[in-house]
Amino acid sequence: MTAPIREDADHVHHGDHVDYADELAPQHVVILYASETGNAQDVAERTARAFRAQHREAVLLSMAEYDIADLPHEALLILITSTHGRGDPPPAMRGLWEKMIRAGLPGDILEDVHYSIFGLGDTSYERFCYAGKMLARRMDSLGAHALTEPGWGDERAPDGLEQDFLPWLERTVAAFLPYLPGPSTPPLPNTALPPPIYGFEDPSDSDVDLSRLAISDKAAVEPFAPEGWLKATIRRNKRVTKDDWWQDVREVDLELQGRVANYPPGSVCSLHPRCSDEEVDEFLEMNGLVEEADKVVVIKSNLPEQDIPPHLPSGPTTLRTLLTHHLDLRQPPRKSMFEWLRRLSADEREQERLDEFLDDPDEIHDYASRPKRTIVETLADFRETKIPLSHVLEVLAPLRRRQFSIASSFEAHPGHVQLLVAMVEYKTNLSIPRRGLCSSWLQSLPEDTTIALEILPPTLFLPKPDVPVILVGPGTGVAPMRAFLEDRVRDGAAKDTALYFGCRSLSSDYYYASEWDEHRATGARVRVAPSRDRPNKVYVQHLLREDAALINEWIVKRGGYVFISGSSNAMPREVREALAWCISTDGAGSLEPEAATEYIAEMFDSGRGGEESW
Ligand SMILES: Cc1cc2nc3c(=O)[nH]c(=O)nc-3n(C[C@H](O)[C@H](O)[C@H](O)COP(=O)(O)O)c2cc1C
Repeated sequence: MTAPIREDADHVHHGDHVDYADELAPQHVVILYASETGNAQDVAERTARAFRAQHREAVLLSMAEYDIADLPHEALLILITSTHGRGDPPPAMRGLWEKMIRAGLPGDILEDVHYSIFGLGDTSYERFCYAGKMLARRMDSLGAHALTEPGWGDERAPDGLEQDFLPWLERTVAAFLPYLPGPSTPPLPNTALPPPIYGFEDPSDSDVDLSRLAISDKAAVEPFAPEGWLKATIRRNKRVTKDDWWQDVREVDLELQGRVANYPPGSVCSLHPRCSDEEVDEFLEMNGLVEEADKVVVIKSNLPEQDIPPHLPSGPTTLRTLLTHHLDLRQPPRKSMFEWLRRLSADEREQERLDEFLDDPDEIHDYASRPKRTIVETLADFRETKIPLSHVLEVLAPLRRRQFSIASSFEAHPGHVQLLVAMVEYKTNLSIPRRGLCSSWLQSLPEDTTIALEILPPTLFLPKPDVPVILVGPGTGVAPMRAFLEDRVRDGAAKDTALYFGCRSLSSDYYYASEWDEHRATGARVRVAPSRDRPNKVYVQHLLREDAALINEWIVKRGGYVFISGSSNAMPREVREALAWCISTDGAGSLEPEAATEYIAEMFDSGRGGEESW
């Protein structure tokens, strides 16, 4: 049995009795991350760089790629995860987490594991860093040893995530270093360019299957499709908000190609957007990479312990393909990007300006995050600084897939996937109108184009037809609710289904307007709160309160379900408050207000309530 490493690492090298480092003999630290929008991945990469700068080996892996069978053997482990949903782990952590919480695991199964954890979250959410905290608790209950205090990064902190990340990184590196073999050479300063982790090989020198080279020709006629994805033809891509309305919201109808299996309501559609050709060309020119753009290459790892990350292709590719389909040129530069530019810059004036950014998170916020400045725009301000081919793959963040709730029931629209997509458009203080990467890509797609998509399983599940269901979906949150309602109507459960939909005005953003009357005719209760059409603003939660008797009967007496979906931070909380009011003695129920609040909370915890927010 391995003795736990103690916090005071001094004795490790000088102790007369137990040399824990010898007992552990780890070759490297393993860093596992779970990230949804890229922040945890960025933090994990910075952590790996900090160890590599100390000439230590670090293995960086997404939790989604990790084999749990290895976990008990990780002598030195770093865990980094964000929190999403209502305190849920990001999807990349779910597989690992489900296996970790299996009953019957011995309480000492992780006794050889020494770990440090950093959670990313936001204190404006009720369950701050909950996924990270649950993970830490489970590690402890399985016998793992925390080598240092955990770090909980809060986006709302004055210095954002940095505030807790930097001290956590410092203490983690200090706690882990004594156990990792490495040369006594001084660490690489943060301003020095580290040797590249990944390189490009001529495919004829590598052992990849050369017949796969044909991909570069195929790419011209076929859509880019990650492995295992379905193909679909766009049958409709139509703006449904009024032309003079501030937001472009689209109904997108995708016809699946080939034989496709039924998907349940509440399923989610993943799309893989692409960077525009203009932006890619600009990037290539600015960095003097035009000549390299179309050479066929294979990516290799220069570090034996580090695999190529899953967002990069394993077969032959080109730099242009990588910049178009795999790397994100639109993501506003994070601190790590400024660190890279500082390492790459040879110009004193630019170095000074970059140092200002690195010293003050507010400067980065004002310059990059708030105005959503793109990488190409940033490089235009640092003309002397170029990103060389050798480091492109490390400097640029992965291009993320985007997920949309499917708005259609497969039963009602066989072979089709319908989406309701709000285009992300910003008015920034740079006075340049700006669109999100996925939005500009979607807006550019004419009907009859073929694209790739993946259908992911739901997180909310309808009960049997005789159990009442209350659906609450203001704005584009109505998308999954339309799918649920369509399914319930087809199952003959219309009379026990109510939908509460909210929009700003019946004349501007009243989605699926022509359908609601048809559903009402089948017996479904469909109520709409157009918040700006009346002098007194009315929201979905007001309609719920008006229907207190029905809500009380359906929830308390008949054991009904409630699903909430929408894009606001406050809305789900206010809806839950309204539900609690309805079933309390203040509304139409018999529970004391406090007990009613507890009842609703318990309902959501036990799966009779569900929430999808973004
Ligand atoms: C839809 C959504 C739900 C979230 N829910 C929580 C939460 O319940 N608790 C929390 O601490 N942070 C929550 N967050 C904040 C994220 O954890 C935070 O933005 C983090 O930096 C994201 O890291 P990632 O990009 O690696 O996923 C939420 C963020 C979003 C977008």
